[in-house]
Amino acid sequence: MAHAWGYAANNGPDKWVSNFPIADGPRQSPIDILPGGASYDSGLKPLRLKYDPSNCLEILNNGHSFQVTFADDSDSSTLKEGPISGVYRLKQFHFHWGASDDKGSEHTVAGTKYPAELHLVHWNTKYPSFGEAASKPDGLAVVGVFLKIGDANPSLQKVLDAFNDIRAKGKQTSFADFDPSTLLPGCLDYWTYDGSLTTPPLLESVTWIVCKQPISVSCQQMAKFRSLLFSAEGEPECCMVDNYRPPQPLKGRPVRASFQ
Ligand SMILES: COc1ccc(C[C@H]2SC(=S)NC2=O)c(OC)c1
Ligand SMILES: [Zn+2]
Repeated sequence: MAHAWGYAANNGPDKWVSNFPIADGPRQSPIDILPGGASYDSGLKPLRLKYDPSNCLEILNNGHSFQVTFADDSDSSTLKEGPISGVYRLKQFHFHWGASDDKGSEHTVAGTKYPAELHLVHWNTKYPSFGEAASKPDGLAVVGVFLKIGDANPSLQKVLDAFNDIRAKGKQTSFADFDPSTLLPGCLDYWTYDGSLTTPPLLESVTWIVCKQPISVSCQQMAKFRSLLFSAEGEPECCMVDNYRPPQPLKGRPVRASFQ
């Protein structure tokens, strides 16, 4: 049985193409964002995000990252406007991070890597479900937020405080009444481009919305991220770090900016 994909030398991003040929596709993510190469589009609307903390269900270590999952059976936690049309529902958020503060984000900005990156995953309600939407070119919209070393982030701390229950792969615990809008930067200027999931199955179904302004995270909080494990209970312990895909070829795609 082929070993599952991961981020190690033997199963990491450079190896994914053998089981997922779309890895070499025309609209892969992440990318290196060149601010000078982005074109300001005055037609881009501000992001309209409305999240209901009561939709927050649980936090899970899925062996690649940890994710906070939301109830998506109504339009109570949604993304509208911005570069998208229609209504997209929040499904989950998760992060990517490095083994040290000099790397960890998936998107980069003129080659600059951030220590971590937040992904808020939304699906287009013109489709019946997340699973259906994930295979459509306009099926998903992911808001990406960079984390930058600075003051401790009190909102992020609420998430990190749940880590003791989800240290190993497959562990999950209830996680209620969390408002993900408290993880957003004050300024919602963004870059947007057409891309993909950044892990297998690498589906080219994502409208990317990457915020220009990072949020803060302290060194101690970054150490907490790195205390999670890729491995399950009973397996040799493998620290969950460097769970990011590096930038992929732009292949002529336009990158638009919502700001001048
Ligand atoms: C439909 O199957 C999947 C598989 C994996 C992820 C998570 C990936 S995609 C992303 S962006 N960042 C990640 O780590 C999905 O998220 C939408 C959806
Ligand atoms: Zn992600």
